[in-house]
Amino acid sequence: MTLILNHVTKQFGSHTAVNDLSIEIPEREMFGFLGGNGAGKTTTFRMILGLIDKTAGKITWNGESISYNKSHLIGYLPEERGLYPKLKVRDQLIYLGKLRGMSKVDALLELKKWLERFKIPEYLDKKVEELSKGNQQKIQFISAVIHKPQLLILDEPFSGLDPINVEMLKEAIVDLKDKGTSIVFSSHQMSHVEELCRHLCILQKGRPVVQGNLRDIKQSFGRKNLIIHGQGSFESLKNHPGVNKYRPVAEGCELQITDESVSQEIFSALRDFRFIRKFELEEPTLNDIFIEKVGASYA
Ligand SMILES: Nc1ncnc2c1ncn2[C@@H]1O[C@H](COP(=O)(O)OP(=O)(O)OP(=O)(O)O)[C@@H](O)[C@H]1O
Repeated sequence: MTLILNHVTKQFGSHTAVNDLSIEIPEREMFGFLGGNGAGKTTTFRMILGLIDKTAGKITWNGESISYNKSHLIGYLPEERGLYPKLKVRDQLIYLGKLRGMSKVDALLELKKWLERFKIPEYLDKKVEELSKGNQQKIQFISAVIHKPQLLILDEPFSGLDPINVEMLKEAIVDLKDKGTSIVFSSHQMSHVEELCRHLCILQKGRPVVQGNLRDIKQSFGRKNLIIHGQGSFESLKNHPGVNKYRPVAEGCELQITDESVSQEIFSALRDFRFIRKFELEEPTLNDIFIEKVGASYA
């Protein structure tokens, strides 16, 4: 059940929103889709779902094209949330469940389970407009998963949620993945992708600039972060060969260095005359990689 995008392009008039994108999203995986504003993430999701036509390329799920008659296999949480404010949660979700082939009884049972899980069972007979934004978001999420889809596409699922609800939603998503759902999600929060995904793609102006396994991406990035906490000023390290970036912090400094050997030299330079509490070499964060690869286009 692999989702494959093969040389996919989308043009709106003369503007190319997605440009020759090829990705393979493995089965039962959580795949992170990243990119700055306007990079082409939502456009890609809409093409995967068949909501808009591709200009070129091919998209297959389990070897076949995705079409409306497969909507019971797919769940979608759109970026612009689309619930009917005047309808009660119960009526709305039963309606959506039935649209995807569920019986009324099954849809209600499933809805009640999710409301319990999200700790909002009292909202079953409330109108959507009576709910807070975060709780509306949870209802929208339930509408994407109520029919137990095999493929789940989540556009910015964590936006607008407080930290407790972010954790609650993360747990739910991980559970779905463990039960066999393939999940693709976009986020502007690198830490969420770092925590949840093994594979990812970063889009820039419709083109993939980074793609593959997160571990491999971090290793191949080369640069490392060096965290030093201790007494005194570390200002002189700014000009040390191999130091790309220097950032003072309350306890010391954080450096971005070109490779591991630089940390050895810095260690030797520091050990004779300073009290060092922490000296730690870290992999680059996804945030570092994103800023390096995508940031240049903002300059
Ligand atoms: N229906 C449309 N008509 C014309 N241009 C469009 C249309 N939809 C999207 N675009 C353009 O395509 C590009 C990609 O937009 P898209 O919404 O896919 O980006 P995104 O990565 O989801 O951005 P964001 O993170 O801001 O939500 C943008 O330049 C946008 O203006």
